Amino acid sequence: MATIALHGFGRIGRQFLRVGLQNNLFVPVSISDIRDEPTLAALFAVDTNYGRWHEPVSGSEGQLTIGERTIPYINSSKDIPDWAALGVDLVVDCTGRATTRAGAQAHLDKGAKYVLISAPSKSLDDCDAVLLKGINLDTFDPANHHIVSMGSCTTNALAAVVKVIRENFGIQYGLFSTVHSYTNTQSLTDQPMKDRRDSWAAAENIIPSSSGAAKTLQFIWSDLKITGKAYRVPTRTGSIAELNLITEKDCTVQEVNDAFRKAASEGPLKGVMDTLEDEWSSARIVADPHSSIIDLPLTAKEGNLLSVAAWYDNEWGFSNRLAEVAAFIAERI
Ligand SMILES: NC(=O)c1ccc[n+]([C@@H]2O[C@H](COP(=O)([O-])OP(=O)(O)OC[C@H]3O[C@@H](n4cnc5c(N)ncnc54)[C@H](O)[C@@H]3O)[C@@H](O)[C@H]2O)c1
Repeated sequence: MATIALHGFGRIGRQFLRVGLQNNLFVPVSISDIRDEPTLAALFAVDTNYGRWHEPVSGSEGQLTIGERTIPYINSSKDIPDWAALGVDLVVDCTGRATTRAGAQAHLDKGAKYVLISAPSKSLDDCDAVLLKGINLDTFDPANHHIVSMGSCTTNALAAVVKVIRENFGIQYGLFSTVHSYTNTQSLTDQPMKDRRDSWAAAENIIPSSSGAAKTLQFIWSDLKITGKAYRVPTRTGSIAELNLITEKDCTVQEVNDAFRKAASEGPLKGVMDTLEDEWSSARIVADPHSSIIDLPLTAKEGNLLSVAAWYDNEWGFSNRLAEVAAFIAERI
């Protein structure tokens, strides 16, 4: 298996590592961030959303120790690590800084062979491929796909829904809204921010926000006519996307829910999609590894308009897919 380096040890980077270690997918050859080792070790050891790691964790100069594993740590506040010297094949960038081609190319210039980005690239020109597990990961081409984007948590949640509805009933067009937990791009208390709506306290407001998910879905299905937005809400993780669609074929709520049940239990979406038969709140899906958890009782139909809703743990579900996709790429390069 090729070597993997983890660059950016924040919310997604730390959950990516938890999934990678606990599922025996990989041990990264290095971790890099701009903070100090003891603080990063402490944040990995005790996580507000996912609890305590089951092994001792410590950080000292140039290394993080997790159980029996000692992983080199590189402070990259001044420069990107020398991936060639470290023997790194695949860099998993969880900093949010590789969403432009220049940002991702910087890793290749330092000797990495491949980059996997934990976010949507700004445009199709900013990456070589957008690959999602259960959707199009099998189109990975090692000769041409050196910069791969995995889209966002919302992209992964919606893509599974779109695939099922497209394949079973066809989609003319649609709109989505996702109700999404706050993240580190927002403010703790009111302060001016680049995106004006992000200026208000995240834990006290419902904050409308743009979502790049529709654009990223169109990278995969160029004829897809869907647009949407996000409402950031005061929960620490856990989100739900509602997708309202005009389908090509007529369908009933029962037929739609049966299609979701089938997709979740067999075929490429098994392990990616799940279905809920009963009525729950977001607490049900925190720490759930699926990317798209269909709330079947919320499926509704009015005339030609179909409404479906998919839960996702925006941190944990996404980090599970990211770790699986990293392992998949590392096995093939
Ligand atoms: N949080 C979510 O729900 C979520 C879900 C899916 C995708 N994402 C995407 O993943 C990316 C990371 O999001 P996050 O929530 O983990 O953010 P975060 O702020 O928690 O983590 C980012 C990390 O990158 C580090 N960093 C910044 N500059 C760096 C540099 N030059 N070198 C190395 N490390 C550096 C920061 O210190 C921090 O630890 C973003 O692009 C985000 O859009 C986030």
